[in-house]
Amino acid sequence: MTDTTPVEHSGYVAIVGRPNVGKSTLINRLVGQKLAITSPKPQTTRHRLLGIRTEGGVQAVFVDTPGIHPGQGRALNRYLNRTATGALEGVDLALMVVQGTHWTADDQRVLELVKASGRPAVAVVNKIDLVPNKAALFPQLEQLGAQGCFTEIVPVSARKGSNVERLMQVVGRLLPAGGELFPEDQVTDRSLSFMAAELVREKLMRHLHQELPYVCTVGIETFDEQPGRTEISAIIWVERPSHKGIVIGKGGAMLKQVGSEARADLEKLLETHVFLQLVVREKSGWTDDDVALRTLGYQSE
Ligand SMILES: Nc1nc2c(ncn2[C@@H]2O[C@H](COP(=O)(O)OP(=O)(O)OP(=O)(O)O)[C@@H](O)[C@H]2O)c(=O)[nH]1
Repeated sequence: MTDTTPVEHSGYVAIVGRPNVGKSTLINRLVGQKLAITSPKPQTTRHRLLGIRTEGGVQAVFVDTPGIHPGQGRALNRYLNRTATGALEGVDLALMVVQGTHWTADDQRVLELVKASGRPAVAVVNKIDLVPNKAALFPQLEQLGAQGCFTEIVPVSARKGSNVERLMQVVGRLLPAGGELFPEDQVTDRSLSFMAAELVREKLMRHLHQELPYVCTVGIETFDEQPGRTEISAIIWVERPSHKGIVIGKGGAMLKQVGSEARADLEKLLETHVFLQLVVREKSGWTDDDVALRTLGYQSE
């Protein structure tokens, strides 16, 4: 059903937090669609992505960001931190996501960035489904309250969807008066070809082990929309010749698995048949090379 209420409150909402707290799961839940890829491995998110929700007179433009983490070494890590911290600039509201009962040194760093930004902020205590005894959350809630920088503290489960609508009401109340920033039927700023590359990368993140997911990236070579089907060919870039064999797998099994799962998600997203071709190539040192990062789509934001 289309919501025709005119937009009276709107703005940008940065979702920040340390790696793996559930930022991408939360944005997907808030927008009601799978836009951002997720995995149990930290640092799944590499790119800034907008998720737009227009409903009940409110348009919230959520900005998903890579987790803020201490690794400053490689060019890819520097890129991730720049993208994450830059996301707080110019937004109307920050959602700082933390996890249930845990507080780490990385959470502390994010908190300091939120405070320094001077933006209005809400603390989102995620993964409450993992805490059967809700009283165990009290110390975390109290700690967050004592910081003095959060207008509200909202416990949620992004995975189960619990309390996410209440979070949405809080966001709506805190956004400034203003009209539409994007057409009301638009849900993201990213192209379908970007989403296709990300879905392939999500499957690699989920199936590869140890450091391998972090040294793979995906480029789309062709994205051809035909009546009744879309043909996509993608290149999986790896750092070393030895990685190629692992990504391809025994008798091509790994590549087949990644391809068939990505194709299933793409068919849902594009609502058409998808023909997906995956090729693995080596580009040595791409994670530590600023020029290679740019050619693979890691633009400074
Ligand atoms: N139990 C539970 N798990 C969750 C919840 N939200 C997210 N997760 C899981 O936590 C893991 C990380 O979630 P992501 O959404 O990828 O986390 P992220 O903060 O975007 O991670 P980065 O990309 O590392 O910054 C995934 O396995 C999610 O399924 C939740 O509410 N409850």
